[in-house]
Amino acid sequence: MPSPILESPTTDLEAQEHLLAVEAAEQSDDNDDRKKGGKKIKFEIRDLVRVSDAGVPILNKINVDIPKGKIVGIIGPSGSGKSTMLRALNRLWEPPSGTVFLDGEDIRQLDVLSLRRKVGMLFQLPVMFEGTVADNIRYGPQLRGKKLTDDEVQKLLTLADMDPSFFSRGGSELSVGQAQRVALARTLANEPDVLLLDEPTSALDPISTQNIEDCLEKLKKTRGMTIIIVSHSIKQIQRIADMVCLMVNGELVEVLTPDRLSEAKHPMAQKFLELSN
Ligand SMILES: Nc1ncnc2c1ncn2[C@@H]1O[C@H](COP(=O)(O)OP(=O)(O)OP(=O)(O)O)[C@@H](O)[C@H]1O
Repeated sequence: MPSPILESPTTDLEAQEHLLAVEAAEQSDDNDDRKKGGKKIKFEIRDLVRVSDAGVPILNKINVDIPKGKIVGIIGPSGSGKSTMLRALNRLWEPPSGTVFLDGEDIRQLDVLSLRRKVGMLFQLPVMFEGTVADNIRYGPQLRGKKLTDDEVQKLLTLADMDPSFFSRGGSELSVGQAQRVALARTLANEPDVLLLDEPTSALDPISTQNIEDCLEKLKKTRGMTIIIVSHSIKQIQRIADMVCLMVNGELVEVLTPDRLSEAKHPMAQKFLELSN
């Protein structure tokens, strides 16, 4: 019988439960960091390809280095492959061997549970598990036999920009914006090195959006976290990203800094940027 952990989750709820089913793993060793031009590289993506079961190309030879401790935005028209690329990075689908390296190691060689603890993920719509906010935050560590203290839970809430008084509130009583921050605290409870975010603020009002953006910047600055965010909002990417990957039709057509987005050369990319502004 195949291991349940390697089956592809089909819904965001399954995926979120999947990602939280983690084991204790070694913290990454700074000495293992890849360096290029003096910059530390977290992920190396090499000729990453995905073809659908019907033979339609979804990703076409993606090549990019994701720097450590930076916020990287992925933007592009609908259906261009942004989520597919993101989901390869913690094996929500299995990229071919030799195409995705984390700290220099092929992620196909890593234990999938350890990988998903190191590379946490937040989805567009948060799903709260049964119980209180504290139960939700304790969920991941508890699976590895670790019970977070009340103090640790409250610190995680604060880190996610939530008032610690939410501790005992029912998960189902939260607004979407509050639930998204609890989902973030729940992901952070696993002490990831990398955060993957798939349109995490598209269902949120501007204030909740700002709370999440502030929190991401804080995680980058205080913890050196590597953050990769798919967003439809070019303005959001310009506010928070250090580097922007622009995708069109399954191809990574430009890698730019946010202030140079207008220099994109691909005609479809130019049209997308023009219409999005
Ligand atoms: N498992 C799959 N099987 C077949 N086709 C798929 C699969 N996953 C994605 N696709 C197709 O691959 C293309 C890219 O999808 P993806 O969700 O990565 O795009 P996206 O850029 O994130 O889009 P959006 O901005 O609308 O979320 C789409 O045409 C989609 O229908």
